[in-house]
Amino acid sequence: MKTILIDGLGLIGGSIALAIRKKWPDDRIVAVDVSPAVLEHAKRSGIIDEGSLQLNAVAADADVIVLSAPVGIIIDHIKTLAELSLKPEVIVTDVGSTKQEIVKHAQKLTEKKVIFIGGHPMAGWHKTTISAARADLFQSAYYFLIDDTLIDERHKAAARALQGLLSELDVKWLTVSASRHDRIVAQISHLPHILASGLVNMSQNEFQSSPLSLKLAAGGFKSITRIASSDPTMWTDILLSNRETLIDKINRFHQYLERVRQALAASDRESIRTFFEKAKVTRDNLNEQTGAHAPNFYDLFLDLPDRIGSLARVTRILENAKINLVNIHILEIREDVAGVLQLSFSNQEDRLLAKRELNRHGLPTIRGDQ
Ligand SMILES: NC(=O)C1=CN([C@@H]2O[C@H](COP(=O)(O)OP(=O)(O)OC[C@H]3O[C@@H](n4cnc5c(N)ncnc54)[C@H](O)[C@@H]3O)[C@@H](O)[C@H]2O)C=CC1
Ligand SMILES: O=C(O)C(=O)Cc1ccc(O)cc1
Repeated sequence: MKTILIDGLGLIGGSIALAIRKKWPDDRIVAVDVSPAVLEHAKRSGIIDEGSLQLNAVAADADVIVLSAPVGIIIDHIKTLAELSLKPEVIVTDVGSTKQEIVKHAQKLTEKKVIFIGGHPMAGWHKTTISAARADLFQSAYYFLIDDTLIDERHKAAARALQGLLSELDVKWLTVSASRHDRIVAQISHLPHILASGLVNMSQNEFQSSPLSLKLAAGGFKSITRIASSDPTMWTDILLSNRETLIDKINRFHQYLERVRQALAASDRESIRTFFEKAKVTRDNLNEQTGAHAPNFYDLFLDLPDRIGSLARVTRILENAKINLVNIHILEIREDVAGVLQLSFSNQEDRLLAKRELNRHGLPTIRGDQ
């Protein structure tokens, strides 16, 4: 029996705890969190065996330590662990959304012969806290392991052990360097969060002065700003931990905006059209370009009539055809009007099969439906 310590029992830590519990029921799961309510709830519902408000009270017993608090706390707790006496073969890992700064601080653990493996499950959700945790949160998603921390055979063996421990997550493992990781996520995750929140903040005045505009906020606005509902503490930590890369990305985004501004000032129809055309081609091709790398892109959209049983009908058709639905999301629901249902599949084959079945049952798929 191993003791697994989850430090930060929120969406990610809680989902990892649930997955370990499911696959390895004999392992002992201990959690550290600042919230006594979270620990009590998790203990009562059997997700963990024991909770503690203090990392240093429970770290010495752990065989595996998963650091899953916000990035700033992960760094503080790496420093704490470096001062403690831990089991000689303990594996310390983290799930933080940035990697260079964390890996730099983890050097202190390596100097003390403590194994540290940097990690980042590249999926999640804008809703945080353990109440949103699920054992299958990361199903078919990518999980980065950080090359810089796989420094020798002992560390590589530890990484394999970690992959075994987390096998229930059903992720695809990817090894990248910390710097490459931070560049990638700056572009595809961190910058989009800044833009979404900027757009919402900019719209706030309009919403206040004209409440009608709030009611009219269209599907496009809602889709692009969904992630502005993410946790502010978590995202403050992420931005500060990926500062330089993000400053560069913001400067580059300025250039894109400036080009559109200039084209508008000159009424340059061709440039504006090219701007949208380029984006459309790239976005439409995301499925094909990314292939299995982006399971979330195997989506279908269909109108969902505002009638009792509409949703059940869709899921029944898919169930009867034995098509595995990864995610379901209602994008717009307005009284008496059709909502838009987003159905996500894990591969193109399932997506096309679902499209055929739904169409056959008189449910036409729409938008983004190449
Ligand atoms: N939310 C997401 O979609 C993803 C988040 N991540 C990373 O995972 C980490 C956790 O994120 P979430 O689970 O989403 O956040 P969360 O807010 O759901 O969970 C964080 C947990 O850490 C606890 N915590 C805060 N300060 C603490 C401290 N000093 N000691 C112990 N526990 C403390 C909080 O009470 C909370 O339960 C972050 O580093 C984030 O960057 C990685 C992938 C996806
Ligand atoms: O809400 C969403 O879609 C996200 O952006 C989830 C997410 C948040 C942080 C990460 O480091 C990885 C994924």
